[in-house]
Amino acid sequence: MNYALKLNNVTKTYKGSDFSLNKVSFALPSGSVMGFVGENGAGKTTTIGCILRTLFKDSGTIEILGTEMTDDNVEIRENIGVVYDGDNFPGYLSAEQLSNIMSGIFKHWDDTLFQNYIKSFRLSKKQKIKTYSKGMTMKLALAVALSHHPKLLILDEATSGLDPVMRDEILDVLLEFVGDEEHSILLSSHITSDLEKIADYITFIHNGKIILTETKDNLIYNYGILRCKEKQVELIEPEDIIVYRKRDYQTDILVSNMNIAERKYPGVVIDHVTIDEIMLMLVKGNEI
Ligand SMILES: Nc1ncnc2c1ncn2[C@@H]1O[C@H](COP(=O)(O)OP(=O)(O)OP(=O)(O)O)[C@@H](O)[C@H]1O
Repeated sequence: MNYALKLNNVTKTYKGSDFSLNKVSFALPSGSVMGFVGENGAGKTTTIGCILRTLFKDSGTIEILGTEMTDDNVEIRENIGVVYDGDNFPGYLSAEQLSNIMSGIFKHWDDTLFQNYIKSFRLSKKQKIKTYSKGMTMKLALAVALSHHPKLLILDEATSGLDPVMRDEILDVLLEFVGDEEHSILLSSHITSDLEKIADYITFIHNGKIILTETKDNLIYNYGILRCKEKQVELIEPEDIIVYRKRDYQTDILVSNMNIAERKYPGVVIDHVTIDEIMLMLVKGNEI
């Protein structure tokens, strides 16, 4: 299998902070979308910073499109489109002026494609970027990221703060982008409904550590939560329990195959599980 992105045992510490990335490993197969989720401060932006080399990792390896990136590896940078939450460009420029600047930066800058995105995103070419709304700024950032023909798109909280209609429009553009087998997306987001729509894989990070990386279909269709009454808890075999969480009158148990659990534990209520619930269970639950 070809990977657009492969992290192996990446560690990173900050001076004066207790936080560290703890041997972060995951791999994004080419042609797919990976959602990167974790609570505030879990280490998503730090991981993305290490991938993009805006931060220096302490150890581990990061391969992008099969190669480890170095500071002078311009070709790889050309192949990565990046969208951050927040101000991406100088506000005194217009989209038209920005395109001129970008054509000097990126070898494969495609002004026609950029103009097409500007048109379909209903952005004004002449208006100064500082007068754009948040949603407009985000669409502009996405247009720029896509217009130099990247193979890998990295979005850090890019859809946060956007209304559902605008998010849906952006998700459609992302789906179109990834329709080409050569294109891949890493998307960090707190909006798990967006990830449920477009992600092929979900990677969960907690306290700087990867706690689960799985296909979305497996999470949505096979993972489940057993709602156990007090006496039922004892029936569940430890190897079936990923994590458990005691509630007032029941214990929730996360399992990786609800069909098997259903047959094995008749009488126990089993629910399908959302990405949010899995995350809550992984973060707040206990291991055996
Ligand atoms: N320059 C820095 N110096 C010290 N600590 C830092 C620095 N940058 C980030 N941190 C710490 O690293 C931890 C992880 O932060 P990071 O921004 O990677 O998390 P995140 O998962 O992206 O969070 P959020 O969802 O809130 O954006 C936090 O505890 C943060 O305070």
